[in-house]
Amino acid sequence: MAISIAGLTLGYGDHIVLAGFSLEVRPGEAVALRGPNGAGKSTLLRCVAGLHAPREGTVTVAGSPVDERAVGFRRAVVAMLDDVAWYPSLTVREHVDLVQMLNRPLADSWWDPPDLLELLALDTVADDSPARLSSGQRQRLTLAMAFARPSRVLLLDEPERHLDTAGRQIVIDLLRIYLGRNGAALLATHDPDLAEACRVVEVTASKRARETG
Ligand SMILES: Nc1ncnc2c1ncn2[C@@H]1O[C@H](COP(=O)(O)OP(=O)(O)OP(=O)(O)O)[C@@H](O)[C@H]1O
Repeated sequence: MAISIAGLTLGYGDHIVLAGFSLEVRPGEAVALRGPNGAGKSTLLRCVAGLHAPREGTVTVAGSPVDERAVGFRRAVVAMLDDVAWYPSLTVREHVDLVQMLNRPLADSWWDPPDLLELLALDTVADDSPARLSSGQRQRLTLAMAFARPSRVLLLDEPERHLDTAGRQIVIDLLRIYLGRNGAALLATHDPDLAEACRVVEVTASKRARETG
């Protein structure tokens, strides 16, 4: 199993956000967490990424307990959760190149940075600084960096943020290719088309989760 979550309870202070949540995600599968604002989707993703400690329950990712400090965990998992910090002296192209340089060796079939830049329509701004990009272009760059890194598990929090219709379709296309490479994805989304490309799990404000198929 790529992700196994069993009996998970999450909260902040005396506020319990999720209680007794369980979920399994297989390699080659994408699960979309869907639910209203404040239901706990981001908190759940942060927990699976090792950034939020559970009150109760277990989470294993790629066969090992979640440990953000472990090299094996960081190599297996790519998390696109919060806003990314940019290197002011590097161009768009250099950001994507850097991600790949730091994550060698790469499988032959993995994306090349120029292909990713073209797919995400960033080739025309490849020599610009991220500071000069629009918010949608910056989101595309964040996606390029997430997919440039070889991984077995992808965690995405609202990857559709700031994207136009074409950009949202590109997320679906990239995700399909990633699943075809036996990657697994867990994502939070408010985009119906993206959710349709995934198995949907409802995260309800009543603090219980229910699978809808
Ligand atoms: N750092 C924090 N400290 C305290 N409470 C928090 C914190 N982050 C989130 N919460 C609370 O936890 C609950 C779940 O928030 P979370 O961000 O996980 O929801 P979400 O489902 O991702 O919402 P959205 O669809 O708006 O992104 C909310 O009630 C929120 O107020």
